[in-house]
Amino acid sequence: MYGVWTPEQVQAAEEPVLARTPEGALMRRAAYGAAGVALRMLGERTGGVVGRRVVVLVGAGNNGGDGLWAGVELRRRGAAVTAVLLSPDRAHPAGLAALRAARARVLTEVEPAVTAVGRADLVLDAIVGTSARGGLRDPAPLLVGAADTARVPVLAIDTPSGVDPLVGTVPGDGSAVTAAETVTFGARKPVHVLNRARCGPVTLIDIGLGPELPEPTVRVLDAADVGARWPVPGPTDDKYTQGVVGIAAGSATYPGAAVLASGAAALATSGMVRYAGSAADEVRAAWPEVVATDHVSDAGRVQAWAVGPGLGTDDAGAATLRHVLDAGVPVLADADAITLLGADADLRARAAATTTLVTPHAGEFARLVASLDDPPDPAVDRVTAARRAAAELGVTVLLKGNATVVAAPDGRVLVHPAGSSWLATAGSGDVLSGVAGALLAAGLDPVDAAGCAAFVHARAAELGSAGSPVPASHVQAALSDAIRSVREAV
Ligand SMILES: NC(=O)C1=CN([C@@H]2O[C@H](COP(=O)(O)OP(=O)(O)OC[C@H]3O[C@@H](n4cnc5c(N)ncnc54)[C@H](OP(=O)(O)O)[C@@H]3O)[C@@H](O)[C@H]2O)[C@@H](O)CC1
Ligand SMILES: [K+]
Repeated sequence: MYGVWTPEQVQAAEEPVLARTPEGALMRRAAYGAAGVALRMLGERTGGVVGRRVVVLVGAGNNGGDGLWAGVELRRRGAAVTAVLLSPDRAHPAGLAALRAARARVLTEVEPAVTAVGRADLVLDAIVGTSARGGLRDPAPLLVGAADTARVPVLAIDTPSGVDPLVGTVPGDGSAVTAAETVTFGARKPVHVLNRARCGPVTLIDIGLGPELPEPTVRVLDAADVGARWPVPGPTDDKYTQGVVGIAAGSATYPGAAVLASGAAALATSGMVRYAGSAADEVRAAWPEVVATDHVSDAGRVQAWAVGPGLGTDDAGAATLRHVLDAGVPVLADADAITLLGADADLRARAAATTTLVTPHAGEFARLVASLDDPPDPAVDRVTAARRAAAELGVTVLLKGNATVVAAPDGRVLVHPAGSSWLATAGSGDVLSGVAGALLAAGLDPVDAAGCAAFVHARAAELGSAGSPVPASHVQAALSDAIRSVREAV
């Protein structure tokens, strides 16, 4: 597990460290770390360093300073370094003097700079870092565009410029760095987990901030964390002690959701799965181990319900949802159950009164929060939106998307950054529901259930896809391999 800190928290942690270290030492640590990543990238991509062309895009703040000092280090190692000053009067004075002394080329005109970027082996993006406000300013978009066009790899220093460090979105006209890799200092920032596509792999350089950082409010689970939390039967366990999950999903017309969710639950844990709904025959045929009945009222005892996929939003669907919310066990609500919650204050009150985990995609999230004052918008700030929905509705929220955000009513947040785009496929959410429901039944806290389910679901998509589209039934089929892989990581 690792933490993520906001730019504000990182800046606050830097202050005491700056106060007790010699002037410029922190920046030199950061720059030395950045140069190390640049040297590795040059080696991997061009087979060497000496004579390789590196262009540093240098902004007006300390991020630019990092870039200039990294340039000094690369110059020392024999690279041909060109610094492009985007605000020539405000470039970090000591860094610029050192780079000039190292006989690097310094450009301030746009035209030669664009040419240099197009010919580079590597571009260092030191345009702006944690103090970024708004979109990229001229002439940065031209230079960033030149790197994209020429397919020159970019190493983002601290954060990819043009992407908001706090919320991970691209403001303004949409121009921003798409980095091949990012090197960051002291602590990971939200952009690194919220916008993996813009950051690429992130290397964290220790600059000694550790003791000064507060408890992180946003955390990321790794494979070992998920493996350690995954329920494993002990010698005294039987099918009941492992947790019985009830699946209230699907319909006779659309039995697929029921089959996907029930099968995923059966694969996720060794607990028992009950199914209740009008697709009982289809579920039995596909998953003989599932005990299927027609109605939730005669399903028998369960330790958690997963309700919603293919449920329908009519009175019967609402009655089913009311029944499971009143059952006194944790409830996972997805799909139609979320639409019903969004439309009905009484159902929302029942959801708040029990342990409820909701798993909306963007559209369902909008319906879920429509009744709130000033409804939060994930397109503006995913973490805040999920956190507010959780706090104001009294439920744990798993907001699906390229970065999955899990927020609890008590303010805890998990982010799963590796959202595979292949997961945006029909039925994929039904698989996630089954897994998360089974984990709730096994006794996991809703945040852990959501975080572990999201991780294994994404890994199953990777394993089932290998670079091609992956239908939900293949995601379901890859669950066992995904669970095995996280267990092996422990
Ligand atoms: N503190 C430390 O000791 C350490 C800090 N470290 C490094 O410092 C970085 C933070 O440095 P920072 O605070 O100086 O700000 P930074 O991100 O460089 O940008 C501010 C400048 O950019 C400008 N600007 C703003 N928005 C813009 C935009 N959209 N597009 C273009 N320009 C924009 C803004 O202009 P202004 O608004 O003032 O006109 C201002 O001049 C941090 O990310 C890390 O790399 C490490 O070395 C470790 C030690
Ligand atoms: K940057």
